[in-house]
Amino acid sequence: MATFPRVLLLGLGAWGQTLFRLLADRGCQVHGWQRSQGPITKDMVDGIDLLVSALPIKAVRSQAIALEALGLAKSVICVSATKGLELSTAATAADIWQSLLPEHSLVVLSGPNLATEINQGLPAAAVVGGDLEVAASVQSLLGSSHFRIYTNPDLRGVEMGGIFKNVIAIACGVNDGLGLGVNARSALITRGLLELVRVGTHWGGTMPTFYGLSGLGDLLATCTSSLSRNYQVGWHLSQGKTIDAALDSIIGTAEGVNTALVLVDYAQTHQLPIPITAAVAAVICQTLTPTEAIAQLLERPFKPEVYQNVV
Ligand SMILES: NC(=O)c1ccc[n+]([C@@H]2O[C@H](COP(=O)([O-])OP(=O)(O)OC[C@H]3O[C@@H](n4cnc5c(N)ncnc54)[C@H](O)[C@@H]3O)[C@@H](O)[C@H]2O)c1
Ligand SMILES: O=P(O)(O)OC[C@H](O)CO
Repeated sequence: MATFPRVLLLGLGAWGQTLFRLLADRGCQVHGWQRSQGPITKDMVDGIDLLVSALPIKAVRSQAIALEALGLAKSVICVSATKGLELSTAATAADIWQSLLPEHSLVVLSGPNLATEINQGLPAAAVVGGDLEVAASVQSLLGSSHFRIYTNPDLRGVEMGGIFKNVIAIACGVNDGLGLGVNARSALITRGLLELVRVGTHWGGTMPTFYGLSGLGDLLATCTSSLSRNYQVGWHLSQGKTIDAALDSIIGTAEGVNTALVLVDYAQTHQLPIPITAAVAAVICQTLTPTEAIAQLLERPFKPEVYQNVV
């Protein structure tokens, strides 16, 4: 890669602006794009080394189609920082990029990375998932003494960790909004991790990845911080708001809402038990109140804590 790589960064929301600063601080020539500027143009993509997407999942397909039409050079490495599932197709952002730009190297960036803290200059760690050589080049480009980056060849697992934790963060926001305490929240995080392992391994990820930064790491950050928009949505739901009112009450994207609905469908199709995720989806769809959802979780039959047979 060039000494001062040229980067096109898509999406200038909370995470896009943060990544813009991190990349610029590392000496990259960063050009940011957001939809208010109109369509992405050929001169924006000509000569770039890296494409970084910090788009919400609902925006990924349309911009990937636009880039495909612009004939993005095959040497351009794509980095996806999106943490969501597409409602209509259940695709991840990596699925979409790989289907539309199949000849490009793609890695995913994930981990416990609340943008607000990183903007305050606080230290954080993240993981780049994908081909190890490509991941290492992104690691050396983006990593610094306050943003420590690891690599992991398990792209599917790294991406799924960041996607799934948003749903459990909604559950923890509900828990805390109802005043149910730290014990109950800890149980939700721990049993939520098990749901992630179940679905994530079925999805093609490998178990150790889910105990890493993008799984357990991001669960801990998002499920315990009121900075998380997903946690905030859960908190508003606990106060009796509808999902539309809860989303209106927060600033920014909460990917966990659509993700919960997609995961429940996926789990039903493949007969994977994910009771916490199902409870979150039921509250979102207003088939259960938050209090009823918690009661339903607690009233299930007792069972062993079978970690050796989670799948
Ligand atoms: N905020 C964080 O701390 C953080 C950290 C890591 C990952 N992420 C992930 O990054 C993604 C973006 O999150 P964010 O926090 O920046 O969200 P955000 O809501 O702050 O910003 C989203 C941006 O996308 C734009 N957008 C919305 N719909 C669009 C469309 N159809 N076409 C083009 N642009 C569109 C919005 O105008 C906005 O600028 C999400 O998947 C999120 O899970 C966020
Ligand atoms: O604000 P949230 O809930 O989207 O979480 C942001 C990041 O994903 C935390 O790592």
